[in-house]
Amino acid sequence: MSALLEVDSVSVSFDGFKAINNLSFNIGAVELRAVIGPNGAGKTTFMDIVTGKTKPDAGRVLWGEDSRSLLKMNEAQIARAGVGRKFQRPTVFEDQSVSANLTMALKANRGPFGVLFWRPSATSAARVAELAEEVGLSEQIDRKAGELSHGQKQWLEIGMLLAQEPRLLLVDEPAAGMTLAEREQTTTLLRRLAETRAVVVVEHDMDFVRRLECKVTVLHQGSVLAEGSLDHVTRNPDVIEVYLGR
Ligand SMILES: Nc1ncnc2c1ncn2[C@@H]1O[C@H](COP(=O)(O)OP(=O)(O)OP(=O)(O)O)[C@@H](O)[C@H]1O
Repeated sequence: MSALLEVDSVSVSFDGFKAINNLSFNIGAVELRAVIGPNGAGKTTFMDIVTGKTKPDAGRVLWGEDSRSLLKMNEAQIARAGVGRKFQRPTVFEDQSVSANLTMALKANRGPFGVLFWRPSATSAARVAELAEEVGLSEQIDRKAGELSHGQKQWLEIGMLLAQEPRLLLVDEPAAGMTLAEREQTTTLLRRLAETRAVVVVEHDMDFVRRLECKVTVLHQGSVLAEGSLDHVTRNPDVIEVYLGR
């Protein structure tokens, strides 16, 4: 498996506290990965480092076939290189329709000059319809985003990220606040998206992680504590101790 993202010996401290401690792991180009770990394990900081929000004190973060350093790029350059991040709370334009939200996301993909001369076209309308279909919102395409359920808003935001054609999608706690039916649809969606790209899901909900049926990386104190199938890592005595306490 060739790595799309290689995190190598990365450390970062905040006021002397090592939030990420010699962290190393790889994500393949076509892969679904769950990252789990107790509160404060470093999951958010890991995503902040990959997206350029936080610069580590040591280590390397390499990207793509030519192993470019993400640490030399700013947040916008990293996003353009193909890293999309879905935050926990949806940030869609509530007063705009699903199709207008997706159209704006397509437009944002053009860069400053592209945006200046951009006009909606038949091609962009077709792409908007395709994106809505991809995230299961075809029937909601003319509804205002503010009228959607929490789960549907999350899917819309995923659709907006897909407009940017990311090669790696980082998804932070997608199951939070969703109904059971929405969670099931979300696992199906994430599994499908990971058939053609890398998707990394940070999640606390173990039932949700189980349904993803993917490799799991357990973080603890800023390092990888265990890695493998969910059954494999949950049998690991170190993982049991960290989760169930001493
Ligand atoms: N900007 C910061 N300044 C100081 N400390 C920070 C900062 N960001 C994170 N930390 C600390 O680093 C550690 C790792 O935090 P992080 O948010 O990455 O953990 P997490 O695994 O995402 O936790 P949670 O599951 O609670 O979201 C925590 O102890 C946190 O308090």
